[in-house]
Amino acid sequence: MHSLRWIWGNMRPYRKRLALGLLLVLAVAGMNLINPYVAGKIVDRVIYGHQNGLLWQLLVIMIGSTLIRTGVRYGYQMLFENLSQNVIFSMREKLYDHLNQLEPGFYDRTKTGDIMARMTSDLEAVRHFTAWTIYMVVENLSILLFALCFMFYIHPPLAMAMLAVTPIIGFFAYRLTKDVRPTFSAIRNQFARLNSVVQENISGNRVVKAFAKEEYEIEKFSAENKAFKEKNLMSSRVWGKYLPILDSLAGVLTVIMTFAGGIMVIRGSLSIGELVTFNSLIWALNNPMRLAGWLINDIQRFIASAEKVEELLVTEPQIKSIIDEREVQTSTTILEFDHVDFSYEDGPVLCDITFEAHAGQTIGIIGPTGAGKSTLVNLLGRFYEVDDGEIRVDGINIKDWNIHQLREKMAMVMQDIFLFSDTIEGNIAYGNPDAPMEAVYAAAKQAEASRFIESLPDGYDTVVGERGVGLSGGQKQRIALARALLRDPSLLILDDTTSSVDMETEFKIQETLRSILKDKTCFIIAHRISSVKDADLILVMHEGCIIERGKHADLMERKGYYWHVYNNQLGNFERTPLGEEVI
Ligand SMILES: Nc1ncnc2c1ncn2[C@@H]1O[C@H](COP(=O)(O)OP(=O)(O)OP(=O)(O)O)[C@@H](O)[C@H]1O
Repeated sequence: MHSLRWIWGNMRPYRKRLALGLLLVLAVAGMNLINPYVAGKIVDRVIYGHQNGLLWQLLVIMIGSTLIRTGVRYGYQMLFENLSQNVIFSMREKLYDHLNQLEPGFYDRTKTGDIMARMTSDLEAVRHFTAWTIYMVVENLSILLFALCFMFYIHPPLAMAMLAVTPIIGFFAYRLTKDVRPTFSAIRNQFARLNSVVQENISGNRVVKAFAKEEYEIEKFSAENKAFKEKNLMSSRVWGKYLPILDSLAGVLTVIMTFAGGIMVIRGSLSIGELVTFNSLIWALNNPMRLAGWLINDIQRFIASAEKVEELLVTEPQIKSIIDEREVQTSTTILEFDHVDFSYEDGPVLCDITFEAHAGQTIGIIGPTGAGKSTLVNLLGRFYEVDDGEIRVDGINIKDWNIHQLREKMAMVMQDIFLFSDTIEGNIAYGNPDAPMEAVYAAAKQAEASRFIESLPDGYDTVVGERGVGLSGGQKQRIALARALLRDPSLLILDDTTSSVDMETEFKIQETLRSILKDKTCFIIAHRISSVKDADLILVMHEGCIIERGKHADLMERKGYYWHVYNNQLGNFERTPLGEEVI
């Protein structure tokens, strides 16, 4: 019922069309009675009553009603098809919009395959329900009811006899509904798992090949595929048990009618013409009964999918933005971390992080892997919410910023570079699509990317594959850096951005950054001391805490962790005070 209410709500803008469609369905259901009625009249009036002149009129009525019925039926089928496409179109838009509102934490928890299943097969099941199941249910129920009423009107005792099997049909239809629902949920969930395996295999195909794990992946897919087949078979075993019962019970109606109707004709309480009318109406009773099983399957499949689509739509974004935009006074940014604690679902990651970054400053963050460096900068973009403490941008808690406005102030080059399957120009201009070509060239130059881009046969028009396939790690990093620089942000965050770039190119990039970031705030996360040593403030992180802070010279003087790492990177390998050999 809940799913029906939900789809009803989604059809609100199209209710007039729906009402018209249902009206036409009812009209056609009613018109289905004309031919059986006319057939009875032909037998009684023309054959037995010898009113031969009536034959042509009755035949014209039969042909006319058949033509009109077929035309109207085609009309409402098109109407429901159109309605379903509109409903699904806006639902898909809503879903996609909603997916864009959800925070990274949601994507950490949810498998891509599951999201894709909701966006494709679940939506298709909902579409099928609105395009076909709704009118088929109404059509068959109304044909059944109209036929029954007509039968009662013609001959109540025979009509009563025809109803004898309906309680049994009702019982089996109820059992089918109850038993088949969990099987459709299981199929749907297994399909999502199958989707995830395929998606991971495609995304990670290089790893699969590099480790020669094709056999393992095939077996993994095979296991999920087998489970999918079994769940489908389990479902078909359930409905396969009930459909023949419903079909046979529908067949029993013919036997009842022939037997009881025959006796009534012999006794003279029923005319042959009325028996012919009953006989012509029999399909109006047994067809809906035969279809009941299939329609119940469709409805259960719809419910299983609708629950998943709705679940996604009602998933509340954990990170909410205030609506009001503030007047941004400056193009520079001042940043404060004030006793910030943060944990992922698995446990605490950052503890008591406090520091300030002023406009024009560069903050270097260094520390062993897993120390919490990326997490710290992710908090800046409010991808996750802090547990305790405050992060302030220009003196205002980031929770009190309009999130889009906050993010517009910054540009981030993430550690895990993502490029879209688009041209290099499209990728660089992603954050600033209206930028003139000259600005794109300038950003590429600043990121030391222009030379290699120009050497490609199609230059800036080169289409890069999904995630940047076809480019080296360092080339991808430089395109991502150009994309960030084109935004001309007041806060630039570079998370391990030059790790795959050779030292000479990195040096040139640093030179350029120094000149263009004069009044901007910049965060550089790196493992190489060379990337951070000129920073105004270097934060050394370990296990979620800042263990050392200061400029390069201060940290060298302290002879702590930073000093050890510096020496290690010069080739004087020693154990650091924390036990790691090299960062
Ligand atoms: N999305 C996430 N969900 C749960 N835990 C996470 C998530 N991202 C990171 N972590 C955990 O948080 C800790 C800090 O990770 P983070 O990526 O911030 O470290 P890092 O210092 O940037 O490491 P690296 O130098 O290797 O990039 C790690 O223990 C990691 O396993």
